[in-house]
Amino acid sequence: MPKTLKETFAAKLPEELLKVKELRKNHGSKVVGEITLDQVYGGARGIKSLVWEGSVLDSEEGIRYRGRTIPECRTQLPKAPGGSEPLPEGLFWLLLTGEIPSEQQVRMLSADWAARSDLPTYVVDLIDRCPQDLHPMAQLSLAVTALERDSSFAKAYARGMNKQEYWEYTFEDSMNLIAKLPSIASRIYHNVFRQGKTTPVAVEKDKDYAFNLVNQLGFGDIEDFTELMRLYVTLHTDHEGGNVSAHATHLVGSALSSPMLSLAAGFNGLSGPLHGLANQESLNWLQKAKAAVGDDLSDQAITAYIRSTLSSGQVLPGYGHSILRKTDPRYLAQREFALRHLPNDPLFKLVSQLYKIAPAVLKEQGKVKNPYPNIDAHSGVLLQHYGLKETRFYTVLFACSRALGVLAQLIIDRAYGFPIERPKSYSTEAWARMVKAKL
Ligand SMILES: CC(=O)SCCNC(=O)CCNC(=O)[C@H](O)C(C)(C)COP(=O)(O)OP(=O)(O)OC[C@H]1O[C@@H](n2cnc3c(N)ncnc32)[C@H](O)[C@@H]1OP(=O)(O)O
Ligand SMILES: O=C([O-])CC(=O)C(=O)O
Repeated sequence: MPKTLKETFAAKLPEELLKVKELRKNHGSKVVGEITLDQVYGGARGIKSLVWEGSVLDSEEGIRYRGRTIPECRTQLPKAPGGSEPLPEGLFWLLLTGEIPSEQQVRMLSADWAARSDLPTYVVDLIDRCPQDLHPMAQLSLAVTALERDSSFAKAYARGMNKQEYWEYTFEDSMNLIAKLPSIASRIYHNVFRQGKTTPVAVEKDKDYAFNLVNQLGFGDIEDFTELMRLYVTLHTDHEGGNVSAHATHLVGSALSSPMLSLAAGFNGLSGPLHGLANQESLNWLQKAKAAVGDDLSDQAITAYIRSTLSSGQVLPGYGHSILRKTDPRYLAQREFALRHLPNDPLFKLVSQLYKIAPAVLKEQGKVKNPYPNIDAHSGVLLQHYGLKETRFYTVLFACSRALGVLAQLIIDRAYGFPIERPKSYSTEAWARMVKAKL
């Protein structure tokens, strides 16, 4: 029998802990950066202050997961039988351990998640009682928060566990959370968009995470949609540690709040329109643009429509980024999928035209640091193509993926014994004194 994920992580842990210990012992007092007052007032942009093992973002090249680019991951990670896109299970394994799992290990992980997928009745009841006009992300956050009741971490802490055990309970809670997300998400979907007239089918215990997500939503008969979801979930998992959902999960976890409460915090951050909700906003924007320009996708018509958005003081959703300064490789991976599977889709043609036109129009403003598209400018058109039309649901799918990245790091946080996070703040008056300014 090959090693399970938990065994693999546990086996590597002593060596990883030693690396950190040695690094800090020999170099702990070295200066790694300085900060300006503008950075303090500017959303901490560029301030190096976090440890995140799973992925590192380069502003020109984009994300690397444990040193591997997206094209490398697409080739190297195990696939479903007959599939061509990577299984998110493999990426979770890579993020947590730094190793590419074997096919057998990935199948074991799929089976483990499927086995943990049942929802407790109180969570089903809670979701069913939500008003249909409560945003699906708020419903998801409620359901994840409610799972706190079953947190093995919180129970063990209350009993008085040893610090050395933190990571094991965090691992168990994280695995349970990930496993339950497709059932939670699809229950919300059926309630809100099918008025509760349908319910999700049962999880197929011998199938993978993305298959079950698509199947429970009600689209299991569209094979290409399942392939898309394997890619989609893989691409949305992790984007180093400073983005809002990752940082929020990490911050709340640092107080030893359970993985349930920490993930809910991350999801609440993901729900903002400048972060994960941008996938919903982007598709809504495309539809408004289509209604405005009709069949006229000329450069002039699209330019005018973008200008009208910008001049009304709104952002162009799906464009720009706090760190990236090039087109997001996650956008490019989705574009490549679209070119292969839906090259003639009319909305994809609009997305492509926008890709050609928008950067120059954004540059006209003279303030946008990155005028190129990010992941959220492309995901919606793919979902629309396969019939998942309800844009208010899109960020829930993002969340079903982002959980994998932020929980992998949460397990590492507890395994490394990271302390409570508590940076220092000052008032404007105090900052002014520090830089010898008169107010
Ligand atoms: C998964 C993700 O979270 S990816 C990001 C998803 N979010 C979006 O796509 C929303 C649209 N984009 C944006 O709002 C921004 O580009 C962000 C939030 C992603 C990054 O924000 P920042 O790091 O502050 O960007 P930047 O330094 O380029 O901002 C400078 C100015 O350009 C503006 N700007 C940046 N992007 C855009 C855009 N797409 N449309 C219009 N204006 C923009 C900012 O609002 C800011 O204006 P201000 O000085 O008047 O406040
Ligand atoms: O990195 C960021 O700030 C936002 C982003 O693209 C993500 O979280 O996926």
